[in-house]
Amino acid sequence: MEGLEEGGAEKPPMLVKIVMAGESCVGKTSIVRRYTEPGLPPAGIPASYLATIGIDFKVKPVTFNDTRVKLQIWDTAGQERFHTLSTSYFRGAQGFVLVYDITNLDSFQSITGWMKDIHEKAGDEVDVILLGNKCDKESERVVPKQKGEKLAWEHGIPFFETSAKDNVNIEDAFSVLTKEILEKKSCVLYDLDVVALNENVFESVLSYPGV
Ligand SMILES: Nc1nc2c(ncn2[C@@H]2O[C@H](COP(=O)(O)OP(=O)(O)OP(=O)(O)O)[C@@H](O)[C@H]2O)c(=O)[nH]1
Repeated sequence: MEGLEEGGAEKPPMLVKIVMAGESCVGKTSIVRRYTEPGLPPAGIPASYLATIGIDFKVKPVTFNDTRVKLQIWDTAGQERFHTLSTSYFRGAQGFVLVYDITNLDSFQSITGWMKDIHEKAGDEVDVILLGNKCDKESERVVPKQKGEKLAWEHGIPFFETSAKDNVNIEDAFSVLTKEILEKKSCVLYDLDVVALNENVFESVLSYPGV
């Protein structure tokens, strides 16, 4: 039966680490909340802005072609003063959701720098998607959709315009990213809840002569 290992034990879910990246106030936290809190009303994304301090993560269980996957989504702080801390979480990630705000030109112009950070810290093999968020604010748009598409094309990555507020393209964006990661599968781990640290082994390593 699909999902069962030989002997009848159910396979543990795959564990996938995804990191949100992009300038402050582009909507990273709101996108994560929209995706991981089903049924969140439009008012669930507060109009007032509360900056992420440090780092946070949410877990979202999904199933793709009968494969159970646990998405661990790390929400980083976009403020410059947290840059070193935020980028230190890039290591070991399999996927990145790179976000700009279609009403903020600076946030779009910073995308190339974020791409550099991602590849420096996480390698060239990671999957990235580019999101132009706040597409509900059409009257305040300063970044044309074609510019986002062109930038994504230059980097060879998928692109969506999204609205965390109106729940536009959020589910699709994460689906595309997860699918791309699972297709590679090379560095996806199984989520084994128990990490057995045998104290005796640990002690004998510590007391090994010369160590
Ligand atoms: N209109 C609109 N507002 C949004 C949308 N997404 C987020 N916002 C608003 O933008 C502001 C910033 O959103 P956050 O999700 O906190 O942004 P962030 O990128 O996590 O910011 P940092 O934590 O500083 O990195 C908040 O006031 C949100 O309500 C959207 O899709 N549409």
